Amino acid sequence: MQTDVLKIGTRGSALALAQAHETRARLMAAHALPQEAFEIVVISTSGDRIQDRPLSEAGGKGLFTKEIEEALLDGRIDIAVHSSKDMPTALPEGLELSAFLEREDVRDAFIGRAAAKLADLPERAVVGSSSLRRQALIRRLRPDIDVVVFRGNVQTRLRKLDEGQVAGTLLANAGLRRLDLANIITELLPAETFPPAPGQGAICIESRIGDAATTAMLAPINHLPTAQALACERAFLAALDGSCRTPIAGYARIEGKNLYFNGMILTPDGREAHEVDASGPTSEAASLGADAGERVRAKAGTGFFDGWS
Ligand SMILES: NCc1[nH]cc(CCC(=O)O)c1CC(=O)O
Repeated sequence: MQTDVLKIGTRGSALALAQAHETRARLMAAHALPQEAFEIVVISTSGDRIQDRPLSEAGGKGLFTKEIEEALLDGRIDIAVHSSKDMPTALPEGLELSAFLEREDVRDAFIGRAAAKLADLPERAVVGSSSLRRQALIRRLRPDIDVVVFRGNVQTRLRKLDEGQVAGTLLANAGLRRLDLANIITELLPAETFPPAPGQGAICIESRIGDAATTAMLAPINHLPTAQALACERAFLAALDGSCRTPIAGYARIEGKNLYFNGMILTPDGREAHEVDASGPTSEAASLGADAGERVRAKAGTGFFDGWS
């Protein structure tokens, strides 16, 4: 058992802090420890500092994790709490994802002003989103809609909505719930027609490989079905060499010992989309995901990724 204070590294955004607090609460409950047994260490990342352009242009997913992973490797922190969705598939040497908390709802939420539902927006309405997957899925469903890059925290986005800069925006239901903001949602988009990003809704915990005391601390808060779903979704992403420039959706549901996966890749304009299904035992989660990735890649053909991946 760990006797020292366990240092929990996190970004400083409201969502990141909520996730770090949730992780601490789970650890306190699992080990009957007081809050003082943990220290939350806030680390600023390049992803937090770059606000002027889409992150896919600035260098992609690793931007939210680099400085935190350096702190983990230096021993300044013992664990790092992340949104799984923001985690690259390849981690730095010496680090691993050692626990996943029970997944929140995976769906995207629409926050509409001109209409409550995405499908009911007027012709050529402007919707804000900086996610390539959401942009492509919106265009697939509503080719007339003008999707504009829309970054910033939830408060900034709501102000832009109130100012009428856009008719609506999309955010993950999970994040809004963690921020106690589910009340602003006007529509929850079904995962069948608006599939979530791999990892959406799941908090993951990264630690040093071989840090036995920390790994033992984390074991009781790991949620096995979430870990299995994530093994599948991350293998799917890895098989597609998923970068921030490729719109990729993927969601694995776990029912007992069985896993059901749906994946989709799209062109950024949403005109071309390829879907793939997989099912099998949870024990084969990673190979089911990797195989689905290979199959959808073959379906799309080699030309699909040219020019924008
Ligand atoms: N890229 C930012 C990010 N990373 C994880 C979430 C939401 C929480 C989650 O998916 O667990 C968000 C915000 C959003 O997409 O609305």
